[in-house]
Amino acid sequence: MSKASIEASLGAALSLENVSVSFPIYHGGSRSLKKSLLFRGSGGQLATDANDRITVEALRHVSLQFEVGDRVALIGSNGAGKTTLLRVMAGVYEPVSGTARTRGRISPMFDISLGIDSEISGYDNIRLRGLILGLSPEEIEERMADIVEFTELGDYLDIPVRTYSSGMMTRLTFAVATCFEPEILLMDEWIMAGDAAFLSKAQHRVETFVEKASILVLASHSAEVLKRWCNKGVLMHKGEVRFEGELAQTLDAYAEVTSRDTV
Ligand SMILES: Nc1ncnc2c1ncn2[C@@H]1O[C@H](COP(=O)(O)OP(=O)(O)OP(=O)(O)O)[C@@H](O)[C@H]1O
Repeated sequence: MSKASIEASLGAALSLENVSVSFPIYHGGSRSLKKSLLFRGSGGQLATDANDRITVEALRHVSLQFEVGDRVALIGSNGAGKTTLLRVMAGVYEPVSGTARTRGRISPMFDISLGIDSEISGYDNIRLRGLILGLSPEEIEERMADIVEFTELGDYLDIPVRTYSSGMMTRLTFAVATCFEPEILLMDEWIMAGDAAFLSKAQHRVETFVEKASILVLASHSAEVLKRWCNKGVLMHKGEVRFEGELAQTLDAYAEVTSRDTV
């Protein structure tokens, strides 16, 4: 049995072990400024590294395991570490320490405009994005008609995307991102962007797309959105996993954390 077929028979999985991520934000300069930054810091998330740089500890010792059927809500206040966690899962960030392992085809549905080249045409961007997502040129051409039809961009697809309005850009990126079936789907609230007509059209496509994924991780601030899509939750707080469990319990834990923080 080939490695690929063994992996396919095992099903999708995602596991993080003791993952930490930090960003250097300040080097040299006044000691007193550093001191006051560290003192006021974002609830203990600021630290200094071995080179005396101030760093933001965006994730600290995060361990999580997801398997087929998990529909995970990533919950937490601004700066809690949700986006950083999604980026580690997608392989965009390497952990400073710890390990992140995934099995199965991943579709990152966040930071989506990062993969768009504004100087090339809509058609070429579709091809580029398809290749980044791991499709062969033949698979991309097979899906092209469907993508083109969904975008409703017509002749605009022949010209550079820097000429597109933001709504047109949303249509293009959305159509491309949902054109193949991922096993692990990583999303944020980006999916809610767009005009009303587009959203109602997008709704059906998102539903089918999400249902087909083996694992979903969705970061959102909206309890309504999370209740609709997810069956379990992870509460992030200041870079750490504060709670993990049933969605309703996770939302309760979040309400408790936010009420305590605002007192
Ligand atoms: N590139 C970066 N450079 C420096 N600090 C960063 C960077 N990216 C994230 N951070 C910091 O890491 C922490 C976690 O940020 P992250 O974007 O993961 O939070 P979040 O939970 O997604 O927040 P939000 O709900 O506001 O989007 C924050 O303190 C943030 O300022």
